[in-house]
Order: sequence, then C-alpha cells, then structure tokens
Amino acid sequence: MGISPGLVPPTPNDDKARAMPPWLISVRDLREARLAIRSGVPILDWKEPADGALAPVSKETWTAAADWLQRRSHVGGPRPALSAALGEPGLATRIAASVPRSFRFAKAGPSGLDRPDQLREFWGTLTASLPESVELVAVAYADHEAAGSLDPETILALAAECGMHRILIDTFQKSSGSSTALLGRQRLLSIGAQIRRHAQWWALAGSLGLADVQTLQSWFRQSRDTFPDCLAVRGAVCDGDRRGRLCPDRLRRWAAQFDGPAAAKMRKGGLQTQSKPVIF
Ligand SMILES: O=C[C@H](O)COP(=O)(O)O
Repeated sequence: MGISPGLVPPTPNDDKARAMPPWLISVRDLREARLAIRSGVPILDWKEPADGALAPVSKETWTAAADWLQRRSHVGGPRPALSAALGEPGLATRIAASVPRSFRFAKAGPSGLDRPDQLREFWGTLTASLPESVELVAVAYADHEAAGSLDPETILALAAECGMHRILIDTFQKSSGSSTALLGRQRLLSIGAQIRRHAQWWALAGSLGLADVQTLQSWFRQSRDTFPDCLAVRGAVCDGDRRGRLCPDRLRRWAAQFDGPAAAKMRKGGLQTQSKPVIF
C-alpha cells in the first residue's frame, strides 16, 4: 500500500523541499479560494471556520467550488486539489454522499467516538457514502480529551489497520493552544515515525503560527523524513482569528516559507487518485 506519487515526501536531493513541505489553507468561499490560489497553495480545504474545527460549507458552495475547478481546467493555470470538511460524526454521515466527485479528499472529526469499533464503523460508513474518487482522510485531535475521541496514536494505528493512506492531526478546540504546544516534541516525533512506518502521509494543523513552523523545523532537524507532508493553516492567515477573512499580507508572509520545489510539483498537478481503503 503506497502513497500517491504527487504526495510522496520530497526526494533526498531536494533539501529545500525537505525543509518545508507543501501547505493547505482552509477557505469558506470562492473569493477566499482565489486569494489562496494566488499564494500558490496546492490544496484548498473547504470549511466554515466560524462553526467549528471541521465544519462544512454548504452543498451549494461545494458545487460552486467544483464548477470553479472545472472552469480553471479550461483556462489553464494551477489546479488545486479540493478537500471537503464534513463536520463531526452525525452531520458527516448525512452529507458525505453530496461531496462533488471532483473533490480529492474529505475528512470528518471523530468527536464523541471513544471506542475503536465506533471509529472503524464511522470510517466505513463514510467511505461507502463518498464518491469513489474522493479519498477519506483520517482525523485525530491533539486535544482529544476535549473532543471525547481516541488519542492520536490509537487513531493512527487504526487508520493503518483500515488501509487509510492519509492522516490529519488538528485541534478540536481553537482556544487551547497549537497542536505543537499540546503534543510537544517527543510525541510529535514519535507520531511522525509511526506514520512513516505505515507509509502514510500526514498533514499537521491546529492553530499553527509561523513560530510553530520554526519550532517544528528545529524538532524534526534530525529526522526530516518524518516531518509532516503538509502544514494546514487558517487562523494565522486571517484578519483577527480564524473566523475572519483571509489576509493578503499574512498569506504573503506564509507563502514566502512555502515556495519550494515540493509545492511547485504539487501545483503542476502531481496529485494522483488514491484507491479506496481496502478494509471497507
Ligand atoms: O485544516 C486546517 C484548519 O482549518 C486549521 O485551522 P487553524 O489554523 O485555525 O487551527
């Protein structure tokens, strides 16, 4: 079971890319998506940040995003991969079937699911509902106690068992610090190593600021191969907090960090379709 070619960690000769992976921005509408694209973001995560960590946008906005992506294929230029946030379990299972086929990824929070069998069943239901072309990403919360969910290490192990290729680590509450502060150096290094042992790809989110990125780079200096494959951001690129609008100046500051070969490769359309997890 492998990782999509376009999302494979950078090659050993690619020092700059190894130092900084591609990034992802959460957007709530087309206006924000256009702004994010101008900053060279290869993955757009569609969510309503004012309604929770993984709250979805409306189905109409999904459709508008899919149409916009389709139009971009006619005019040329970078085509981002689209990802849909589905919310937490109850809502996610109701709306998963409506995710447009042209979205690459979907993810749902595991809050309230504190037993492995519950999480397996949840992922199975979502996988059966999502269009075949949309890959389900496993989510673990750094502040899992607040979410009433399993801890990240247990979720990673279950995801590997279920044949899932991609993991997002985020924070459920957006007021209790960053995922780096919550998990700390030893746990994040160990999580990175656990993910690599299973040849999985991972994105790290959770109130990340540029200072967190520097901290991560220093923590992972001795084990760059296990550094997150993607850093996912919202609050730090907004006016005010994550519920505000994307801020062009902040986007520029972040974009300067991510202008590496790995991001360029992804912008050229290196993402490949991933097969469904085999267990479901
Ligand atoms: O998936 C990315 C999240 O939306 C990150 O949001 P945040 O940076 O506000 O925690």
